[in-house]
Amino acid sequence: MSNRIAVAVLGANGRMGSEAVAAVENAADMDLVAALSRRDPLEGILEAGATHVVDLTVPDQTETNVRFAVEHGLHAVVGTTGWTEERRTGLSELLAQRPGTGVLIAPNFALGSVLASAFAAQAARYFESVEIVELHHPDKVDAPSGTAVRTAELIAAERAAAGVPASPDATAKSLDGARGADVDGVRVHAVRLRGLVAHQEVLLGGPGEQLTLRHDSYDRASFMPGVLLGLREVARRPGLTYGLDGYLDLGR
Ligand SMILES: NC(=O)C1=CN([C@@H]2O[C@H](COP(=O)(O)OP(=O)(O)OC[C@H]3O[C@@H](n4cnc5c(N)ncnc54)[C@H](OP(=O)(O)O)[C@@H]3O)[C@@H](O)[C@H]2O)C=CC1
Ligand SMILES: O=C(O)C1=N[C@H](C(=O)O)C[C@H](O)C1
Repeated sequence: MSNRIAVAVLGANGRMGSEAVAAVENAADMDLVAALSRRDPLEGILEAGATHVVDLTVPDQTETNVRFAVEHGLHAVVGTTGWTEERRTGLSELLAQRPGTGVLIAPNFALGSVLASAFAAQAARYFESVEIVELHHPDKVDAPSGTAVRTAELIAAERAAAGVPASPDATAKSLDGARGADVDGVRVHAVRLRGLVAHQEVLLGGPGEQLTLRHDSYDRASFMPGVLLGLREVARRPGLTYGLDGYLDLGR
């Protein structure tokens, strides 16, 4: 039996999908067996003999794609946003019926971003205030970013575990949206600007001081080592892993 990884990329003509196609083609241990656009039926994955699927499509389609892969015993590495807790729970239930199958949902594949989110969660228990500013290219369809949502979830969990109260905020009157979105009690602000790729700042404030943790993806090449790591690991990690940090030893 071959140890090579037979990969189908969904969303293959997109900004991320086209990078992933090239990364898989250049990986010595992988074969790109299918590259699907929105017009291609999902059965093409099976006909091509894929063992692994990479989903880089849109929030409205990703759940259908990933459930199709799991139902057919294929491992999936997912970068697409839109994986709410409800969707993840449904997917975990499906995976329980397919004990050998693994899925990685990675809100961000860039190592620096994963580390920045982990550091921010660690730091957030020591600061009175925390807010997130995410900045992206204006062709992005969702706001706030999946990365910002994940970062806010990690921060909120750490603060809750440490008994840190909500960030102070005396706002009594504001225009809609002026204070950003509330994600698990953390304010998240989304900027869309031509020229940007994917960037995030976590602002942590205490009396007389501020700590800013910033990560910048200047190029989508930054995401490809994480995609390839996911493809190499996912079959060894059955069930659902949410966040690439689940595959890294972050010493926590
Ligand atoms: N986890 C991570 O590190 C990263 C995640 N992302 C996320 O990845 C996703 C894709 O981003 P990006 O590449 O910039 O987006 P693009 O819009 O460039 O690409 C999306 C692709 O999805 C396809 N698509 C659209 N609608 C459907 C549909 N109904 N069924 C099947 N395919 C469809 C399109 O196919 P077609 O070409 O045929 O129209 C398109 O190629 C987003 O959710 C984004 O947030 C982005 C960067 C990094
Ligand atoms: O759409 C993008 O570009 C990105 N999407 C992901 C997100 O929503 O977090 C990852 C990265 O920020 C780029």
